[in-house]
Amino acid sequence: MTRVRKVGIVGWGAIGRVVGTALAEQRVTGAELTCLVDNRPLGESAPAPQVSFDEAMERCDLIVEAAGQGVVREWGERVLSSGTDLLIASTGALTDEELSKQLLSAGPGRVYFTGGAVGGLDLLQAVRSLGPLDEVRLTTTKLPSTLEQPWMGAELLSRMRTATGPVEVMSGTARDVPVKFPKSTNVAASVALAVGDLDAVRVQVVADPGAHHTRHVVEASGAHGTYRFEVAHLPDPGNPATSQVVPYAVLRSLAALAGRTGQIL
Ligand SMILES: NC(=O)C1=CN([C@@H]2O[C@H](COP(=O)(O)OP(=O)(O)OC[C@H]3O[C@@H](n4cnc5c(N)ncnc54)[C@H](O)[C@@H]3O)[C@@H](O)[C@H]2O)C=CC1
Ligand SMILES: O=C([O-])CC(=O)C(=O)O
Repeated sequence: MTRVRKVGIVGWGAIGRVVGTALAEQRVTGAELTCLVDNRPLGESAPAPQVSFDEAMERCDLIVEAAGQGVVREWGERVLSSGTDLLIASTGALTDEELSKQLLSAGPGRVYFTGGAVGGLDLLQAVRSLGPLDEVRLTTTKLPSTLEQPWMGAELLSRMRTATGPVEVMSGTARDVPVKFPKSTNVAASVALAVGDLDAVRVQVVADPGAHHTRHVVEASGAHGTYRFEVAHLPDPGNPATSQVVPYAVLRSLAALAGRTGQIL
């Protein structure tokens, strides 16, 4: 019989709550919710004890990061060194190549990334075996309020706030963009993880007051073919920076790690 994975969740927010509730209701075969970590008090209604990060590493064999890039930076290597596996939602942290190298070589715990809000990563990763892609482009379109950042100047903020149609707020590579929008462009880093090159992925971030759905369009081409994946997600009602589907992508990743059979990986 396979062992039951003891899962801890860091971040009891839009993603963590849905994931934690599903685990607590035993909707993921082979995985159980053991504890929660958050820097805010979670209160009585939380379905598992709130513990410190150190305690979570002792109690769990798999930690789900659903809190932010800073948590990956601060805790990632310690989690893996303690022998606990780590499933990362905030893939943008991996744009720091030093951190990325540390996590990929740390252990004995293993590091995993959820596909999150974007699709087609499996195929892009497979295509990579045929040779490098010539061009990879990601266009992310979101509601302006979800893209506002402390570093933005008055002129850009005003353009975003008064826009009546799409406004480009940044274009760059998957190395530059997730650092500038840490809570809302992890998808750029996820695409780069799939194609294996941060600088090869050109990213355009667009604010659109009409974006009732968050849209991610991935276009890639190379000697072996052309690829286009487009998704349009309803935002989470409590945190519109995050698409509603993301916790379900995390649950799918968890189910694979817990050993479910009979599905496409
Ligand atoms: N890969 C992907 O496609 C996506 C990744 N994300 C990532 O997931 C993260 C979480 O997303 P949501 O659940 O929507 O955010 P959220 O803001 O709804 O919840 C985050 C939770 O983490 C807690 N938290 C923050 N910093 C912490 C710390 N240092 N220690 C302990 N707890 C901490 C907060 O108190 C909050 O409860 C985002 O910041 C983003 O980096 C989000 C959406 C898509
Ligand atoms: O949820 C989404 O659509 C994308 C997102 O926030 C991210 O990439 O960080």
